[in-house]
Amino acid sequence: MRLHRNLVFATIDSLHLIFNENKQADKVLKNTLKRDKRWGSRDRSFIAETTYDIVRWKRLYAEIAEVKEPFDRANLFRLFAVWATLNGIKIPDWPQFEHTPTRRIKGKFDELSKIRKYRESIPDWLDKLGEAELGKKWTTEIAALNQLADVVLRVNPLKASVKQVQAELLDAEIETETIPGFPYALKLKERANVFITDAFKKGWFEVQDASSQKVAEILSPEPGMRIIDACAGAGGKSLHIASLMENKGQVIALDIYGNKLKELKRRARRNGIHNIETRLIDTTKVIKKLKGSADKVLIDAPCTGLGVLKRNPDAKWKLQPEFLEKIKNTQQKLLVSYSKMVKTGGQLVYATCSILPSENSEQVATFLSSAAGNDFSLVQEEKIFPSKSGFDGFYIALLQHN
Ligand SMILES: C[S@@+](CC[C@H](N)C(=O)[O-])C[C@H]1O[C@@H](n2cnc3c(N)ncnc32)[C@H](O)[C@@H]1O
Repeated sequence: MRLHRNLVFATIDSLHLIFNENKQADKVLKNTLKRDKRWGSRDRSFIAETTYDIVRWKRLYAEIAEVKEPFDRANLFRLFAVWATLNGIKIPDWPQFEHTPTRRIKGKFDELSKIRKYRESIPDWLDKLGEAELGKKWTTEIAALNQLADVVLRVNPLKASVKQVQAELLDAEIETETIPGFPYALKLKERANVFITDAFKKGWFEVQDASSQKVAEILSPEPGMRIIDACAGAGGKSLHIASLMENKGQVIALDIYGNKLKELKRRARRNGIHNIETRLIDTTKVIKKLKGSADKVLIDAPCTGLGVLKRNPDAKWKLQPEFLEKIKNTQQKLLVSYSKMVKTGGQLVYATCSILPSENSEQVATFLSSAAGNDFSLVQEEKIFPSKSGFDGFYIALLQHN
């Protein structure tokens, strides 16, 4: 592979914004990729995939390159040189790459790969936390979380069948395959930008990881029910729930951010869904009004996102130990407060995209032993680990209101 100057420069610029200006990787790349209209899909993939790779392996590469944050431009080129060398790409004779010690890079890689926190490229605190919470399992899970994520679609049965979506995408030269056990899922055989396809614009599918598709399945919504999605965000799960309800009944989508709910409405229109009502939680009254009113409530709780590091590797660097403590507090509060919206005989699903027991089963156990959880009992608990599933890490608990 021959390296092109403007693509490498665009990658370096993106890394500067992510590492030194604390910008979110997906947002940075969205902007970078707008920079040159002449870039084709291969050029775009190069920038995006290389940037994500260097973000994923930041600690390991920085250790090999012997550079420390904040990275100046020369340091960023050194990180890039490590990436290129380890990927068998010839370093061009540009001034930025003068004196790249190719041989030493490979030697240091072998040496550092013996130590988990370098091999898996994670901060010390996170490595300690993972081991304290998951024991030996941590080694396999963090390795799985460093693999590139598959692109998985969820077919919208209100608009198309799985076969129809497969055929239409094939016409656009995008090959997909079904995933056993996931009735609406299609996995892309190769990465592609599905957002520009007609099938996407017609609302035939959404991009949603297979593990995430389990949440609505376990909630098992039925047409005619009243379901509250209490942390709906931009509606990944709300859309799934509404489609399973065949547009009959009511989904009330709540969140504390109005812009996310606005995006949810836009997505619902594209999906041909008209039974979702959004409500902004701007006072505690919003929740009080819904007391005892729902057949089912979903709490897709805010969390560390440690189960989705595959698709969000910069979380390794942005997460802080204090955030974990704060978010655990919020999770328990949400369980206590939002469970009140479930009617007697109804059900509650608590889900996170984390693999830490302290955000998952321990939260549910604390809730069940509290006064608020007294009337609830645990029916089903799914701990989805990326090493086993091959998809994102998730936790899903189904509770019955007796
Ligand atoms: C894991 S995300 C939800 C993802 C969304 N359900 C989906 O499937 O696309 C958690 C959401 O909880 C929201 N949130 C944070 N604090 C909240 C609170 N106190 N009440 C309700 N939602 C909250 C966040 O804004 C975020 O959208």
